[in-house]
Amino acid sequence: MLKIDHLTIRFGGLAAVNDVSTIIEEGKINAIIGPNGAGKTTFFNLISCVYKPTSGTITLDGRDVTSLRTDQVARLGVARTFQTTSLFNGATVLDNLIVGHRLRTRSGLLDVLCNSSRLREEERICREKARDALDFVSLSHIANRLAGDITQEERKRVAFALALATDPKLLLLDEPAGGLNPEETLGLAELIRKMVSHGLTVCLIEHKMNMIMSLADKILVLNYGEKIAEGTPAEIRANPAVIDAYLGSDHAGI
Ligand SMILES: Nc1ncnc2c1ncn2[C@@H]1O[C@H](COP(=O)(O)OP(=O)(O)OP(=O)(O)O)[C@@H](O)[C@H]1O
Repeated sequence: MLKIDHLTIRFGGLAAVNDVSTIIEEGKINAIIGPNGAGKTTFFNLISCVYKPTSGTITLDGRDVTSLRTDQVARLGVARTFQTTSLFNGATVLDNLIVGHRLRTRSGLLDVLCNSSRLREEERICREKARDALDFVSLSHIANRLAGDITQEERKRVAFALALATDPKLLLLDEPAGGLNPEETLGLAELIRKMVSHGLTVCLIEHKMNMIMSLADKILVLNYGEKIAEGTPAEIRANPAVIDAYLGSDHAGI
C-alpha cells in the first residue's frame, strides 16, 4: 500500500528521520514505536506530506506521492488524527463532523450564494456521511451534544469519525489512546480492529505497549531517527536492539 524508501529529513544538523525504508501493509495494523524523540511524529508528518523529505521516496499504491501537498495525499485516501483533537466546542458533535467533511467537498462561494442543487446535494451527502461515521464509532447518541461537553474518550472517537467521514483507505493515528484509562483503551483498540475488518489499513503511533503488543500485526521501531527493528510483536519483544533502546529510556518495559 504505502512504500517508504530511504526516507530522511534533516532539521539543521539533526536527522530526525534517517534513511528509513518500510512498507505499510494493506489491511493490517501497522504500529510505530520508539522512545521519546525517536522521530515517530516526524515520520507521520513525512508520510502525510506535511514535511518534504530531504531525500527518499513515498509511494502510495504504485504512485510517487513524495512531493504532493497534504490535501492532495488526503484526496488519495490518506487520513490522519492528531494527539489532541481540535473541535469547535460551541458546536454539536454532528456539526463538527459536517464541517470537517465540507472542507473537502467541491462547492464554491457561487454555489453557496445561489444555493445551487450541487450544494444541496453535497450537504445531504455530508450529513449522511457524518451520521454513518458517528454510528460506526458508536457515538450516535451524542450527535446533538456540544463538543465542549463530551468526554476525552468521546473526543478520541470523534477524531476517528472525522477521519472516517473522508472515506480514507489508510488511517494514520497519532497516539490514539493517549490520556485514556485501561478500559477506554480496550474499547478504542476494539474500534481500530473494527476499522481494519471493514477494509481500512491502519498505521499508528502509540506509547502504550500492552495495547500495541496485542493489537499490531507489524511493528516498526525507531530510535534516534533510525529503524532499529521491524517485525511481529513477538519478534520485537525478543529483539536485543529494542530492549536496549527501551532500557536506556524512561519508558515502561516492552
Ligand atoms: N520542526 C522541527 N524542527 C527541528 N527539530 C525538530 C522538528 N520536529 C522534530 N524535531 C526534532 O526531531 C526529533 C524527533 O522528534 P519527534 O517529535 O518526531 O519524535 P517522537 O518520536 O514523535 O517523540 P515523542 O514520543 O516524544 O512524541 C526530536 O529531536 C525533535 O526535537
